[in-house]
Amino acid sequence: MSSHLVNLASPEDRNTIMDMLALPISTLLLLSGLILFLAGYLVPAVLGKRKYPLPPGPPGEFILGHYRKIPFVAAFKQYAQWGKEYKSDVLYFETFGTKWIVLNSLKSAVDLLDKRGSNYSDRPKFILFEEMGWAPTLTWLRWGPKMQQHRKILQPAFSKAQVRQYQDNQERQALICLRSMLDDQANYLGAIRRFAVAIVLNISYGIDVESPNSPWIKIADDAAEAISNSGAPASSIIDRFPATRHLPTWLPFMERLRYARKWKWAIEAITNIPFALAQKEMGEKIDRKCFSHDRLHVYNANAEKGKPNEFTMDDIRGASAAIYIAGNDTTATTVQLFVLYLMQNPDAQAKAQAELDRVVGSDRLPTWNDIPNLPYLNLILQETYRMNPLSPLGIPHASVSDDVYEGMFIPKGTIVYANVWGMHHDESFYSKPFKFWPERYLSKEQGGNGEPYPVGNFGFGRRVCIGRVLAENSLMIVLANMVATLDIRYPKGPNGERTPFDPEWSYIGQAHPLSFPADLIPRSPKAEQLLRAAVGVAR
Ligand code: HEM
Repeated sequence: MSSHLVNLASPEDRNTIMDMLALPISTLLLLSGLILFLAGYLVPAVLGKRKYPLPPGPPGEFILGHYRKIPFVAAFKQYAQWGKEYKSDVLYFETFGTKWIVLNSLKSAVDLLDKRGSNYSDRPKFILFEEMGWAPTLTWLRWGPKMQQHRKILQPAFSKAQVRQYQDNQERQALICLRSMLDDQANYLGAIRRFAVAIVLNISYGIDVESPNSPWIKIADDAAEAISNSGAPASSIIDRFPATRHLPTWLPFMERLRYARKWKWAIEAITNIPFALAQKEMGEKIDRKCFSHDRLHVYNANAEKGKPNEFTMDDIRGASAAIYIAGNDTTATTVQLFVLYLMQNPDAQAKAQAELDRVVGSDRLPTWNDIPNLPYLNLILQETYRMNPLSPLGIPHASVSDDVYEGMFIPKGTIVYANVWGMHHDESFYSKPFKFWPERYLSKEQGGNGEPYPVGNFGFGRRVCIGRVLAENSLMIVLANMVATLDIRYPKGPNGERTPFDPEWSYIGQAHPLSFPADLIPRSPKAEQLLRAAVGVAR
């Protein structure tokens, strides 16, 4: 899913929050904050309703609670640090009556989000996203019949058995991607983005991406930009303190609301334009095998028979968009991470190439049948997931009722962040957690350290990512072909030397590297020839 990171107050928000209190409107805000604080915190404590203490956490400030305490960038690192300081898997925070906990261990995430899933599968109300004009989209839907209906309708299309139908296109798009990387090295990221968009756009709307300059890629890029820079879901001041959404946007601390309204067009474009085309095609009796056409057929058939359509036009629009949006940026960023880690770790790259040579040889390219026989490549995938979970704090869940966990009280309506980054860098599970070491998952006898595969990068419990199997297939087929055909090296400097570097990273929305150059060299003339012949005339 695009942009699922949690950083709370932006610097502008934080710096201006005290100004806010000085404004005339501040009296109202102050009073509301006080009331929420009293209602949510003091009253239950004083009345003795709270038999168990809240989870520990750093002290908050009067009224503002933890609002200014959470770093805007890379909050997950601070949360992991607090976990150690307060010696607790579960941390508690509160601002303006909005409560949230952070789960720093896999055990607590599994215990709450998986095992007690019936209580922890809600989402917070994403007010900033509402302002951005989202249609009903599974990712943001609250727990309840509507969300269950969306999952019930979307999930079957992405089961292990069903995703096989997309494999031909995934393989074709992988080859197109790699050939484009060779043809236009400077824009290798464009080739990756096209790969990811082409797969989900076809599944959702039956549309083919004809060229690297396709407007469908631009639409996806604009939406990804809008989402990733809007900050973490449910973390803006209007999410924390909903009354502020009605304040004028010129107020200094309303910059995220201003941003949301400014970028609304990008969310509306990705939700509306392909869906309008699908509707038009249906009207013209152009039939495509894809999710949106399938749903429109069901809708029209019901309408003709006079049967009610519980899954409305708006629902179809939102569910179709969920596939397009949630599936493109996530997959593209993971492929970008492959390029980075293979470039930075030539030993791992050489081992993967040796595996490919052994299993596939040099007379053909890898196919789906080879994937199960490439265990080292799977270790590279796992290590990529672990090193940089795209959503370091997941997409927040929320609790439905009061609960007690290991003697700690978790109130109803608490927002729950799983600190996946913290879990994946926990030294008690992963030795040298910042080192890219795919062998760590092998047993000691095999030269590894018997460490567990990372868990949680696709989420937890009843809200776990529905596109996981599809995404893993896309990733493995492109990775296998990349390793088989290309050498990935640091670019040459002016004197022909290749100097190692680490790119800049963004931790505002998704955790991802900013664009960086790479030298992509065909492994052999034969490998290049095989790749070009396989792609044929496809552009
Ligand atoms: C590497 C690729 C991907 C990653 C890392 C990823 C990650 C995630 C994460 C962390 C969540 C939140 C789960 C939770 O709340 O516990 C999620 C939800 C979701 N993902 Fe993915 N995802 C990926 C690819 C895809 C693809 C290809 C699709 C296309 C079908 C997709 C569709 C969704 C949807 C619809 C949800 C919302 C589920 C719900 O709220 O019930 N994702 N994903």
